[in-house]
Amino acid sequence: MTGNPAADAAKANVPADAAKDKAAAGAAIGFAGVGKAFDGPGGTRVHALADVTLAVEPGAICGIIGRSGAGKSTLLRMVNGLERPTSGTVTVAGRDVGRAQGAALRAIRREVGMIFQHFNLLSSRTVAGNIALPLEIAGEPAGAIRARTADLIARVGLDGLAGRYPAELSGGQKQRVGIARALATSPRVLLSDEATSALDPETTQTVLRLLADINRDLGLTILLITHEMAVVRDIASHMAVIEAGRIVESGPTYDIFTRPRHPTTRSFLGGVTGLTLPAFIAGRLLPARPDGPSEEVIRVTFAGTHATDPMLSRLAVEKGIASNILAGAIEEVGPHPFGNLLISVDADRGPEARAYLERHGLLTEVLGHVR
Ligand SMILES: Nc1ncnc2c1ncn2[C@@H]1O[C@H](COP(=O)(O)OP(=O)(O)OP(=O)(O)O)[C@@H](O)[C@H]1O
Repeated sequence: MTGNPAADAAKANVPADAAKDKAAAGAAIGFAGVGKAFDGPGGTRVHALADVTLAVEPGAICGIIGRSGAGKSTLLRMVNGLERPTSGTVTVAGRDVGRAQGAALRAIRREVGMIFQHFNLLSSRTVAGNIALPLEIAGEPAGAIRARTADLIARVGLDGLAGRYPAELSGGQKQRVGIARALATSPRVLLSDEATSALDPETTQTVLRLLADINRDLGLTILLITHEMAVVRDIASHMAVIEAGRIVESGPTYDIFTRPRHPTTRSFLGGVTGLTLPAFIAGRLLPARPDGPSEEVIRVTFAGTHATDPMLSRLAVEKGIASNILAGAIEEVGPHPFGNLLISVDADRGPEARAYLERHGLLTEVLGHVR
């Protein structure tokens, strides 16, 4: 993430059909109209992906989030040619992975490292031996392998552990070995397949920080798949939400967190941003204003510099409108603070309250009414 919203906005997109090829050109990873169907039981076809178009610009960290079976792994595995598209084109630095064969495919694969949920280390090899493996396969000379391996061990913070075996390492240390191994051939792209899903929250943070450092220091483009919005929030400059094989929403992470459009995105966000209505209100929520006295239930999103402003106090003081806070959270997406509050106000004053808040740069949305 550049910290510059305009630059960030330019980094990932889902363009209209006519712009697909243009968008993929210059991208570190490009998907243009990609579909993937597998043979299912009894001659059926399973459509794992349909018309996926996404451009991941060099240096971006793009998080793909979706539920189990949404197509995340299939999407990721296309980038290193482990799966080939049934339709459309997948490119790495402009080169068509889906149609590459032999030496051309091997050359692309050297530019794409991958890390895994369960690390996939060889138990019979030491830390150094695991990291050296891709270099041995590439036929590098022994001296160069030793030097490169030592550099990588330092880079991922495993000094002093070169001779340990995977069984003697913690989960976080194993993932550091996985990251070092993925970096061995100096790839331009790193694929992360749920790399922190098997780790505790604290270790997850240290591994995410390492990935962010690598992204910044090496300019590596990272495409990660996850089912946890917190991972996307903490590390991804851009994100795409995938459901039933289709990308339903994508863009800069901050924009999507502050203005989620698709119900699936909202439901993923519920767990991390205080977007979910407490059950005692949700059960009473009416879509239309009822007769008699009622309250309007409003979601207020505070973004950027407004995230820490005491706007509800000002609403009370300046407009004399009291609000009840039903739920809320202030969070950070990358370096940017933002908050979500669910409030209710007297329905007669709702439009005025919303207009006031909007005038002061906040986003509002009426979720319903309660008596
Ligand atoms: N080799 C295969 N043969 C047949 N169907 C497959 C194959 N690989 C994936 N699928 C199907 O494609 C769909 C997408 O699977 P995929 O593994 O990409 O989802 P996912 O989002 O990664 O799920 P999870 O989070 O559970 O790993 C699923 O319906 C799955 O059953």
